[in-house]
Amino acid sequence: MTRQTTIALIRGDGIGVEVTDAAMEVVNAAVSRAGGQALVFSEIAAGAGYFQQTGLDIEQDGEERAGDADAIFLGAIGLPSVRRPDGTEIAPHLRLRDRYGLYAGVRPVKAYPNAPQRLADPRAAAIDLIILRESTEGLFYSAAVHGRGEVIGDSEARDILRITRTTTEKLHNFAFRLATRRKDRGGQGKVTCVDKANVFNSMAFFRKIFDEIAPKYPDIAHDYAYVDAQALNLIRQPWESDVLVMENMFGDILSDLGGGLVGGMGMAACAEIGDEHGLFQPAHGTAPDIMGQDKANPLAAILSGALMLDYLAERTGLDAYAEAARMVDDAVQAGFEANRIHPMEFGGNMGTKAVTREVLAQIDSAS
Ligand SMILES: NC(=O)c1ccc[n+]([C@@H]2O[C@H](COP(=O)([O-])OP(=O)(O)OC[C@H]3O[C@@H](n4cnc5c(N)ncnc54)[C@H](O)[C@@H]3O)[C@@H](O)[C@H]2O)c1
Ligand SMILES: CC(C)[C@H](C(=O)O)[C@@H](O)C(=O)O
Ligand SMILES: [Mg+2]
Repeated sequence: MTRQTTIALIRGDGIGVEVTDAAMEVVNAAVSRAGGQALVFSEIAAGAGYFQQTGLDIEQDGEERAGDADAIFLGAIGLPSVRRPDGTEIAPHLRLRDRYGLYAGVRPVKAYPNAPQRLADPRAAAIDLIILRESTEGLFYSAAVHGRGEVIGDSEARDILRITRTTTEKLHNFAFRLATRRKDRGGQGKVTCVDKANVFNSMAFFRKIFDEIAPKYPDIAHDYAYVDAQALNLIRQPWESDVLVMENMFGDILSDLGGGLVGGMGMAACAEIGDEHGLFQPAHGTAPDIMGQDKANPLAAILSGALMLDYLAERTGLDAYAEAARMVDDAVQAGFEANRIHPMEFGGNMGTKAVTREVLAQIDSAS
């Protein structure tokens, strides 16, 4: 009998629960249509609500079970329930990134037809770029959950920005391989190193390693931008960008800017890939302002589900998962092209369930 494909499912808090349910409904439908082996879900309780009930931010053995699965899918974790005694929020997914070496945070920013363009320039319709966010070190190395920062009395606090050669080499290689795959499908074939090498030793080191890796990929163009100038360029000419590779904190900030450019956080998908593990989640949070009202845009979670299916295809060698990934991506594209997707996030009248129904209908009508 073929081995089962297991997904560790962490629905989390707030709209995390709502969009995870939506995404898994779409993923299951696509896998079934593609004739693929049904995914087996192993639910793991985690989050601020769970912490409030139990004093744990993830269930006992939850991290181990997540690591045993073929992929992890996470909704969102955080407020509105509680803060930890040190004043920081619950973030067990930071430990998962750290523990499973999920260094490559892939955050696509893509404009869809009939979705709001935040920029007046018609070229904004061609926005199709990736924020590649290193996700285990940088300034997040000393995230409070890892206990690596320092608070000195009540007079000073310090965090560490750590860049290692091992992770950075892997990250830059990942960036150039990603740009190569995108070029094969009509992409620009360019990687931009986004840093602050004019000021920080750590960032000059990040760029030095980029310069060592780039010549291995002569078919891919490369250039550089300081992060402040890149923020400007994301507003001024985002259609010029292809793969933007950067340190953790910069990627956290610019990926929200990217989500905003193409409609809002409900469009911001994310894959976090390591050598042996992959975690998939929308880049948005628990959105306490709209939770529990069927108002969340589920597309970021649904598109993260497509990224997960692609990863599963590679991991298991089962073509049906690749086909299912294509179906989900095509359904979102077709739904927008037909002007049938109007999330409340964009001022439309479609809540989480209605958007999900439309994506399911597009999958149905395509197959
Ligand atoms: N991956 C995660 O688990 C994750 C990511 C980001 C933030 N968080 C946590 O989420 C909580 C809230 O954080 P925040 O308010 O800064 O960010 P947020 O992403 O939850 O919300 C920011 C804004 O975007 C809107 N928004 C977000 N997702 C949306 C969606 N799918 N559809 C429609 N609108 C959407 C919200 O309504 C809000 O106005 C915090 O506890 C934070 O730590 C968790
Ligand atoms: C919730 C938070 C810890 C997380 C991060 O900063 O990495 C989130 O903002 C994200 O972008 O995935
Ligand atoms: Mg973020």
